[in-house]
Amino acid sequence: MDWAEKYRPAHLADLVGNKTPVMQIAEWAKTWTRKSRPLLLYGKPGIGKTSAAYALANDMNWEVVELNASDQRTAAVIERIAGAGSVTASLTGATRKLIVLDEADNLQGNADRGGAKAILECIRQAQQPMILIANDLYGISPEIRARCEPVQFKAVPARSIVPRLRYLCSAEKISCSDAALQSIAESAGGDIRSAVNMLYASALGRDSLDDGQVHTSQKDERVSIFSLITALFGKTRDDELMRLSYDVDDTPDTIVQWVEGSVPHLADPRSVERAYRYLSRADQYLGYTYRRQYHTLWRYATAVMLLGVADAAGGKGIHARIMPPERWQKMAAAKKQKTIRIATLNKVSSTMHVPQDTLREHYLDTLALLVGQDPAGFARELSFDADQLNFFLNDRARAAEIIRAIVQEEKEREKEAKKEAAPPKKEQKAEKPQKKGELPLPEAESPKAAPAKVKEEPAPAKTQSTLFDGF
Ligand SMILES: Nc1ncnc2c1ncn2[C@@H]1O[C@H](COP(=O)(O)OP(=O)(O)OP(=O)(O)O)[C@@H](O)[C@H]1O
Repeated sequence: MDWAEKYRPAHLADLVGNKTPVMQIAEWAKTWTRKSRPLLLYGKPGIGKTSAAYALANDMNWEVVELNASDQRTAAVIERIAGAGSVTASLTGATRKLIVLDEADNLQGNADRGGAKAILECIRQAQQPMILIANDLYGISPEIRARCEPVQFKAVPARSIVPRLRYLCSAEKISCSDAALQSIAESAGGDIRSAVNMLYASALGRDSLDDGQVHTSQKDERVSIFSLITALFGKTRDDELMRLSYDVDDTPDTIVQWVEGSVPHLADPRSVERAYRYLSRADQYLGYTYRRQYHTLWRYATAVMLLGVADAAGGKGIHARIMPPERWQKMAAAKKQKTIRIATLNKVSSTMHVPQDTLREHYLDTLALLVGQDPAGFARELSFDADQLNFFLNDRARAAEIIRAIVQEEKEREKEAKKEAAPPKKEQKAEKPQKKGELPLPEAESPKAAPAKVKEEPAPAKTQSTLFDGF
C-alpha cells in the first residue's frame, strides 16, 4: 500500500493543519439533527477533505456510504444508492450512516444534469448526515450550494507538513535529514498527499535520505498546456519547445486545437496566415496517424505545428488570455441541447405511448402549440424542468418563470400537507371559549362538519385525469 493511503489520518485529531474547519466538522456532527444542512468541504486537492470525512465517521462510530460522482454518473445510480443509504437504518449496528459524496463538483457537466438533480433530491430526503466534497466551490450548482454549509480547507503550510513527514519516517524506520524534509514540504505547495508521495518515492528501497536524494518531481514538473502555449509564442528554443510538448499531458490532436485557438491572437495577418498553413499541414499528419495507425507521424505533426507556428509568431509573446478552443464550447453547448432534447422527447413519448421518431417527425409542431397554450399544465404533468419547457417555448425567461412558480406551489403544498399530518392540538380545540349566550352547535351543524353533507357532488378526480387523456 502506498504511504498516502497507509497513513490516512484515522481520527480528526490526527489531521495536520486546518484546525478551524476540523472543529467546525466535529461540532456539526455532535449537534446533527435531521434538520441540519449537509456539509460541503471544499479546497485544493490533497489537503485532507476526504480524510476528514472518514476520520469523523470513525470518531463518531458512523458507517460510511461513499458515492463518487465521477464514477457513478447517472442519476439512477446515485438515487438508488443515496436513496437507500440516506433513509434506511444501518445493518452493522453503527448509530448512523455518513453519506460522503466525493468530487461533487464533477457532477455539473452537461451529461450530469440528472446527477445534480439526484443530489438535490438526496439532500432533501436524506435522513442521515451527508458530506459533499469538492475542489471548486463554484463548480457546484448554486441550488446545491445553497442547501449546504460550506467548510473551506486551506493549503497546509510547509512548516506543518514537515512534522508529519518526520512522523512517517520514524514509523517506517528511515532516517531523513531536516533539509530533505523541508525541501519536500516546500515543493508540495500545501498539498500533503503530494508531499507524502514525494517522500515515498524518494525513500523507496533506502533506510536513510538526505537532501540530494529527494525527488520533488511529482506533479510540479508536469507541463500544463498553458505553459506550452506561452512558450510557443515566446522566445523558446526549438528543442525546448519539443521537450515541453512531450511533458504536457495532452496528445497532439488536443494540442493542435489549443494552438489553433490561440493563432487569432497574432497581431499581424501575414503571421496568422502562415501559422494556419503550418497547422493545416500538422492536421494532415494527424489524419495519416489515425488512418494508418502509424503513431511515429505524431512526432512530425507536433514538430510542424509547434516549430512552424512559433516561427510565424516570431517570439513576440501572447498578450491575451489563453482559452480552451472555442470549438469545445460550441460542442459542449450542442451536447447540452441534445441531452435536453432527448430527455424531453423521452418523457413525452413514454407518456403518450408514441415512439420518439414518430413524435419528432409528425407531432412535434402540434405539441409545441399545445404546450404554448398551457405550459404550466404540461410542465406539471411531465415534470419538466426549465430547459425542457424551453425546448417547446423557445423563451428561456418565461420557461424559468413558470417552473419557479410550480416549484413554489409544490413547496406550499408540502407545507400544507405537513401541517395537516401534524397531530391536532386537541386541548386547544376542546377548550375553545364559547361566546357568552351562544349555544353549542350539534356536531353535524358546526361549520366544520358542513362539507360532509354535500356528498352528492363527487370531488373532481384531479389525480386521475391528465393532459394526455385525449391521446
Ligand atoms: N491534513 C492532513 N493530515 C494528514 N495527512 C493528510 C492530510 N491531508 C492529506 N493527507 C494525506 O494525503 C492523503 C490524501 O488526502 P485526502 O484524500 O484527504 O485529500 P483531499 O483533500 O480529499 O484530496 P482530493 O480533493 O484530491 O480528494 C491522505 O491519505 C493522507 O495520507
